[in-house]
Amino acid sequence: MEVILDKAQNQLQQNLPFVLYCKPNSDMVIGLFQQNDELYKVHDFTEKGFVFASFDGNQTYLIPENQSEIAGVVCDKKKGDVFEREFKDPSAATKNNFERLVAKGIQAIEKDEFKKVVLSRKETVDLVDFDLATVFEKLVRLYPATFVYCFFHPKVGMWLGATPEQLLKANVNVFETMALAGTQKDSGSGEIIWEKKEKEEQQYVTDYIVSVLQGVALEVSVTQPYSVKAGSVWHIKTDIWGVLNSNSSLQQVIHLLHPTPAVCGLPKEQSKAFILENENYDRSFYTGFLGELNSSFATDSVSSNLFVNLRCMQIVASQAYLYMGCGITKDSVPEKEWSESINKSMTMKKVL
Ligand SMILES: C=C(O[C@H]1C=CC=C(C(=O)O)[C@@H]1O)C(=O)O
Repeated sequence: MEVILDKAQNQLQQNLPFVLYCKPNSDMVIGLFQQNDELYKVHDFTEKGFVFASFDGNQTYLIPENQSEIAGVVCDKKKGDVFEREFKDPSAATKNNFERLVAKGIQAIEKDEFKKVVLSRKETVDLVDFDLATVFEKLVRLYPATFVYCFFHPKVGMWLGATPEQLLKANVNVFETMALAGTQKDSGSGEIIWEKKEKEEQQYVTDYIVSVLQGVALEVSVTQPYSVKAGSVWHIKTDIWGVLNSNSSLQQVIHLLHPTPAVCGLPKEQSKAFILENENYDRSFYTGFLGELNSSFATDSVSSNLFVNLRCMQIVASQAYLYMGCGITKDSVPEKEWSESINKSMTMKKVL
């Protein structure tokens, strides 16, 4: 992996865009190293390369395949010791603000403004000797079942993450996606039992995804929900796959899916409006999406493999901004949602 990490460091020193990533359960780290510092935009999702899109849909950038040097190396995902730093707890004011936001979300649900909303926060952490190569390697080793990435563009900044959530995998007209929601901390033992609240918040996601895909697909298949581990938390997951109509475009399908109720809410427009009005910060690329767009570099055929940007952080000077959100329903308890956000923040804190 050293060769590709050196290439990334080099690119960074020259202030040139790049992305490094490793797909879930793969041992291949792929890098796209753009040969100029232009900020390319995605216009209609027929472009080829690596896409990086914001939550609000206003920024959809591309590292184009035909402007980049592309490299892939096999990496060793073997676990070694990972030194963990201690972090001080967020302040009481931060906790109060988040709990107040959650309480406001619950009230809006009780008033029937929407059924579910995903509310999030941003936490700033001071960095100590941040080294991109070390952090990326830790991400790959600690979270082998997630999509691990580091994206850099001089006009966008640097983002890293290890997301468990796929937005869409599409190869010609065959697609795969998932409904992922509901969280509990890994206790290290015993059977994973889910409460009604978590089952319901995940079911909303499944129902939404299936219903929008039925409008553009010949067939849609769904598994039963099951538990999956992502870092030190568990989620409920349903696999969804099928065949798209021959006249449906990738742009149309992405537009229907993003943002799903796993990161926004239900109904989409009402919950999104609540988020934009009440969260009081800009999610930027958190809960956006990223990944291979019509790429042909990782497989023999042209395909897209997109993920939702969760469990991620933005590096700005000597600080990291960590982002985490929680699905709120009528049965949410603000203090529990706060703890859930703390648990989710550990995914990134463990590698810093
Ligand atoms: C919005 C996030 O997670 C989503 C994905 C899985 C479980 C979630 C939850 O339990 O709330 C969220 O829907 C996040 O990690 O910031």
